[in-house]
Amino acid sequence: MLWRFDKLTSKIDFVPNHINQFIPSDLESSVGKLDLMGEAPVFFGDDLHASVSNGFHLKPKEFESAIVVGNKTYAIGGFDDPTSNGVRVFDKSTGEWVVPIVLGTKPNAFKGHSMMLLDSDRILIIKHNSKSNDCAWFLEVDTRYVQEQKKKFGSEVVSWSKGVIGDAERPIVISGPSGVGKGTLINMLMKDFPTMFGFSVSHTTRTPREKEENGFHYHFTNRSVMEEEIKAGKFLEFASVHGNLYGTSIEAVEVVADSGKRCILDIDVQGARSVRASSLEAIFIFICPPSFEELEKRLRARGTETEELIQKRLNNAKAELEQGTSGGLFDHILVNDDLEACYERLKEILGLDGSRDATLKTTTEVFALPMEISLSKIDGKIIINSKNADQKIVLDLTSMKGGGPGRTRGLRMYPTSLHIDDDNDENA
Ligand SMILES: Nc1nc2c(ncn2[C@@H]2O[C@H](COP(=O)(O)OP(=O)(O)O)[C@@H](O)[C@H]2O)c(=O)[nH]1
Ligand SMILES: Nc1ncnc2c1ncn2[C@@H]1O[C@H](COP(=O)(O)OP(=O)(O)O)[C@@H](O)[C@H]1O
Repeated sequence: MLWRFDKLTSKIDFVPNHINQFIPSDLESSVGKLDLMGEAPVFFGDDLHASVSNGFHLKPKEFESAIVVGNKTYAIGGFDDPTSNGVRVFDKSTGEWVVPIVLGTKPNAFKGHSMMLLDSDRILIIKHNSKSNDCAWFLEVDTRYVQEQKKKFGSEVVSWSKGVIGDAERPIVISGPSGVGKGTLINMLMKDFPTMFGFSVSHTTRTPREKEENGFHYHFTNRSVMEEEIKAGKFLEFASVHGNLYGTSIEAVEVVADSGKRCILDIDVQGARSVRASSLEAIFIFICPPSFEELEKRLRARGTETEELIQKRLNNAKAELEQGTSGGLFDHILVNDDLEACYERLKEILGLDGSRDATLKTTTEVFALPMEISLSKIDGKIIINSKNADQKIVLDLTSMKGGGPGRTRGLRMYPTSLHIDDDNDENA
């Protein structure tokens, strides 16, 4: 089974075995095994590379390997090749290879990996010779999120998600009408708990206010650029609010997750609805004013908008209040009457009211994975076996949360000295 890449169409042609006289026998047999078994065995990066290194046909990317999921074969690798987006898909029903839209941030280049299919909708990739905090990646190929994106884009889509070891806290979505005090409450949290929270810096097409800083309060951009980026799948959610485009880029959320902080998103109700439908398992909080008159008073007192813009915001506030307080979209509804009281209630919801140590963070010791590994699955746990040493590491996915695009949290990983009987392996 070899491929030919058509640079004009970006398609990869499947070259049937019978017209290829250079097919190495070991690849043929592994393909045969895939078809027969109808399930995904574990492949090592080198397998595919060594087998298909044939200059005449599509040259496999370095450290590329393949796995079968239903009717499709996913070739993964070549991350250090600038012409590759790291994934190509062969669809058995059309007989064609295609380069999919790849959402999320792909892993940095690595030399070799092992893969395993999980729940027939995502591929677990373990990087060889890596550290425990950057070894587990998921390529979602048919999760609910990916299915939705396939419909949206009308083409093949896959989505990366980095596995995060430990109990990162759920992100927080805060919504509410303009002038209700969202920014004020978020600033209080960030000031009181600087190591705990990180703000998701949104993109917007509105003009900056006097004291607003690009890259800190917002990424200020223009509509055509932002629309292009939306088309390219760079946004977790976006919405048209008060006549401007606002959106949360996948990167904005990932930057916070990577800094080990809990992400706060200040987004409108439409955005909250989109995030609710995504795999970002957030806590949704809606802030209400004590009255409409008070909202108007605060907006005017803030002095950042013209009269016309204040009117627009007040008009939109009615619909936002209606949507925010009905329909079960939000987990908590807070009335911001007395600021201090509202802040106390917010801290209580977030477990920061002294009922537990707010500075306590789950620390996960980082350790090195073996150079050469293989994967197996026992009792729902993934076992990472060293090829050269009698060393096993357990990857427990039973409490994993979230997913593409972004981060899959809640993974547990620990070395084990337990004897594991290989005969019981579900995957060899
Ligand atoms: N959907 C969505 N809404 C956003 C985003 N960033 C900000 N917003 C919302 O856009 C609205 C207007 O924000 P802004 O212009 O900063 O005005 P302010 O809320 O009155 O300070 C607010 O409801 C924000 O919550 C985003 O990334 N996505
Ligand atoms: N509980 C409150 N009581 C009185 N004024 C408030 C209260 N909360 C916020 N404000 C003020 O209302 C204005 C709007 O608050 P802001 O945080 O900018 O709202 P938002 O981010 O929701 O648009 C600001 O001038 C802020 O100081």
